[in-house]
Amino acid sequence: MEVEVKKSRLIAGTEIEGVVLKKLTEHRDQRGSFTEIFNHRWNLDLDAVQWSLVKSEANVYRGMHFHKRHDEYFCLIQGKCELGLKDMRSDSPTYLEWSQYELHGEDLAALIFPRGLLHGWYFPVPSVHAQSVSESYVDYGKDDNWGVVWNDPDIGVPWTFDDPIVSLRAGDFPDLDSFKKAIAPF
Ligand SMILES: Cc1cn([C@H]2C[C@H](O)[C@@H](COP(=O)(O)OP(=O)(O)O[C@H]3O[C@@H](C)C(=O)[C@@H](O)[C@H]3O)O2)c(=O)[nH]c1=O
Repeated sequence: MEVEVKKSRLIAGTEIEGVVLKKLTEHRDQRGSFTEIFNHRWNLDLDAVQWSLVKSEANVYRGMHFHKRHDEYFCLIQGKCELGLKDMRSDSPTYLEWSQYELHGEDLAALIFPRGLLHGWYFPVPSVHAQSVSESYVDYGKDDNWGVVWNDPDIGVPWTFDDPIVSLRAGDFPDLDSFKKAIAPF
């Protein structure tokens, strides 16, 4: 029988320039545990201005989304997540490379990534995550909230699922090629 390795890690693709997977330290005792999920002393490249808590049902996919202006932080608190990134910054050494991470609530970690990356996350089981951004939704939501259909093969991420629950908006997202034309020059 195959035993699942519950380690939060990069499982496929390339380490994209500017992305940090920060392993967190869970201090356990007889009461439970205590974990710092963000500390300014870690010198992360994130000027956080909004924090959000998100609960997802099993088989939910959120994304893929893209923002020109803000950096982002993602921390799975409970459950399991498959997270994909694709570098759309034409001046980046990892332009058009993709990466795929597996995150587990049992191995707490935060993923911090810069603006200019397509990103999406899938939850095979009911999950909870925290996310943060460097520009408030009220400021980016209307004009810097782009999307791409999650299963365009040109994205490259070898997702392990095929029929996720997505939002109504994500159901109408364009393919990668149309999206590239829409954001050009970038
Ligand atoms: C993102 C966001 C949504 N909302 C509201 C709007 C809506 O009623 C509800 C759900 O919003 P969405 O469908 O956009 O949620 P979701 O699809 O989970 O959006 C998120 O997806 C991932 C991939 C990201 O990149 C995040 O930055 C965020 O855009 O929550 C806020 O109030 N504040 C926020 O910051």
